[in-house]
Amino acid sequence: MTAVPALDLDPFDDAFLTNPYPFHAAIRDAGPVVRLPRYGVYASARHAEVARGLAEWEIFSSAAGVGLEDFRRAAPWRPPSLILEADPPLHTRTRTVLNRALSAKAMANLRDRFRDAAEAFADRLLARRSCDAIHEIAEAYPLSVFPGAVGLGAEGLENLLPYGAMAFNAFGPRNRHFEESFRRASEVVAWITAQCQREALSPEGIGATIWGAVDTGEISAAEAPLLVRSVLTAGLDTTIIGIGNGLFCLAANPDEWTKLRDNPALVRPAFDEMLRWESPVQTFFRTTTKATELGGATLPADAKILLFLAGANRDPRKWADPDRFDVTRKAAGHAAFGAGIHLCVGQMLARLEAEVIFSALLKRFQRVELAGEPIRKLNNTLRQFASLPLKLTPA
Ligand code: HEM
Ligand SMILES: O=C(O)c1ccc(-n2ccnc2)cc1
Repeated sequence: MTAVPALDLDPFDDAFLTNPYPFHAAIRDAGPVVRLPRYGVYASARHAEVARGLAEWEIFSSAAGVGLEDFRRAAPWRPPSLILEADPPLHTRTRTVLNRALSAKAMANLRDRFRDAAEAFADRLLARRSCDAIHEIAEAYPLSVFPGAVGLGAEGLENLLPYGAMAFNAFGPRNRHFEESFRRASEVVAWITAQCQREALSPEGIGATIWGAVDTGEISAAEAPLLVRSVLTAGLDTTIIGIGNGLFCLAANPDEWTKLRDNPALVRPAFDEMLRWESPVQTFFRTTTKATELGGATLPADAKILLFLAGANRDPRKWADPDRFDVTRKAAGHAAFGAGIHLCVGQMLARLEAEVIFSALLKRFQRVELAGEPIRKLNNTLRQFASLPLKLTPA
């Protein structure tokens, strides 16, 4: 058994969050598993070990939380997720319900509405020669379709992004990012909680499908709002960031934009390469349920291990020329959506939104380029831009 090297790194300080890649490389090079004494946790940034940590739920459990805090030692800031922070058998039951609510069939029913909205949206941009791609595309488009797909009303939607920022910061330590996003917590949480009730949701949509599982006896009336909460927590931030990061990938590599214009069938698989190269969700934790071996290292029971999904996505042991953004790369196997039983259940919705908005923009613009310095918005778990100035050249 090899000794586990200790690295004096803080994966949640601004230097790391601003440019994680050199730190991922240092962690990968130090070994398959390292210790981060600053937080008393283990960590891995190599694809093989991250993939095992994500998939082997009996050993690497989600039930003690998928953030830094261990739910068995410190009360979580909100009732634990019945899916993300659950192991089987509870997870099996709740996952069945969200699989149905977010299924390929459910997405097929949304496709025309999402595509028409994307086409109209891109038409309105045609007159523009520059824009802030985050506020005017990556945020505006998902906000125009997601709340309606879930069944939310029109009031108070401005609470959705702050709530997502809170939840994703809360997977990390109580640092400045955590504290700042919790400044308006009580009113944001109150609004979110109210939207999860059956009477707040339209009779059609993702929320209604979840509540329908109460009528069939699959979940209780107490569990349904928590599953709607899961969808509201993750359903907007993540797609906004996936689209925003994707636009950055393409604007920073204009030849790749041309490749997609020349071959529109590449758009859907190209989204995987965008997520691999600039992963919206950077990390998740697991907790060991027993002493176990990972990458030749021995981990004790009840240890938290930080899995660097974004580090795995640029591991040279898995990817040829990992730092190159290439829309023709076969990026399947990336960890941006996780792996195993917790593999992102919302990925079909994310893929639908990305496909239709990128397709609509690619048809109308022959070139999209950076028109100034992108500004990052730092978060303990998310990698995202606050603003992305773009120059648009119509086709
Ligand atoms: C580009 C967009 C997205 C990315 C990168 C992403 C990433 C992820 C990752 C990495 C996981 C695994 C978590 C773990 O293993 O602990 C996950 C799970 C999950 N995602 Fe997403 N996600 C995205 C979009 C969405 C959307 C749009 C929804 C809902 C509408 C959603 C709902 C969920 C849920 C409920 C889980 C938990 C699944 C389970 O534990 O079985 N995600 N996602
Ligand atoms: O159940 C929850 O609270 C919850 C569920 C899923 C996510 N998530 C992360 C990435 N895709 C989704 C975040 C929070």
